[in-house]
Amino acid sequence: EQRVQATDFIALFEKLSGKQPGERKAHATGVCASGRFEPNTKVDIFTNAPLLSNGNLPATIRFSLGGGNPAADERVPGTRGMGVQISLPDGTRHMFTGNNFPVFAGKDPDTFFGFLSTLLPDENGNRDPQKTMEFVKNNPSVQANLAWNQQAKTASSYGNTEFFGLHTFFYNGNNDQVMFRWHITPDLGVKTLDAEQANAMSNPFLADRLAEQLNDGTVSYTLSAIIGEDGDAVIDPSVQWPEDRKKVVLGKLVLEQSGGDGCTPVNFDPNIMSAGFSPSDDPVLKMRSLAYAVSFGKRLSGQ
Ligand code: HEM
Repeated sequence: EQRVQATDFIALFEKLSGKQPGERKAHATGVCASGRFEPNTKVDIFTNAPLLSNGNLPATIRFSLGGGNPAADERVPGTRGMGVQISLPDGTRHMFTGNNFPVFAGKDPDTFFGFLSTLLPDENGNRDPQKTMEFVKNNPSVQANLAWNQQAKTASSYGNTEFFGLHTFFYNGNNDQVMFRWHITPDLGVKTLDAEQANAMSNPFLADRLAEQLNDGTVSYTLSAIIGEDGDAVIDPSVQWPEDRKKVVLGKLVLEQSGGDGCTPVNFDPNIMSAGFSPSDDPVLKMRSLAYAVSFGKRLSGQ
């Protein structure tokens, strides 16, 4: 039984991070970039996908930190995100998004909302870690994400961070139905900072570091589809698939420029996809379109 609504999430984010007029209600700190998607033309599944059969395509990309604080501390480990919009010649768009953790904090919106609610301070401004621990004990589907968080190190650069799509999607071609999850890996390799190195950084540093890397050479990512098998979780982003699943390289995302406000009019809604692709019935994925729409409308109207 789903009870939590998209507007409840937005209200909760505004309580956790304070009202931030005109800002994204989550992933508020970030940097925009542009570049191109170079499809892998040798893929033998995803037959006839316009995403892969139109040559290089322009892409708008935004990298971000989790949370609704537009001045988040980039030295602190935690959620890093990537939103990608690829534009096809016929005017359709293809979005995919990822975070740097391999598994989501909750099997459904109610669980994720319940977990975040335990982080709210009381009327005296104090948080109650006991309440959070109790919730985690009673809700096993948040545990894998929390375990990841506890060992997470600070991202050294967006150009050295990998991103997981987390949800399950389908591709229906003429001859094939593929069940998959997005995975984006940095061609410069995954690099993190330990606590000492992170504390020695000035904050913010991620936008500058990305610009530096672009100046020095190529910043690119490999976009893959992890192919699911019978019995793999379809509607539950809190359950990871086994490590040995086949991975198919769909192409490369090459950055060309970073900075600027080209991402302001973009709503990185993960359910917007080009022909042939469709979302699963994952309730978290469904909730995202609704919550992003509310946030998008608010931030564009200065709320
Ligand atoms: C119920 C679960 C979730 C809720 C309620 C939620 C909510 C939001 C909201 C309100 C925004 C701001 C949208 C805007 O103003 O444009 C956002 C941004 C974002 N979210 Fe989520 N989110 C959820 C799950 C996820 C998951 C599972 C992922 C990763 C796969 C994710 C990755 C991102 C990223 C990368 C952005 C930044 C997009 C940008 O740069 O504009 N979110 N989220």
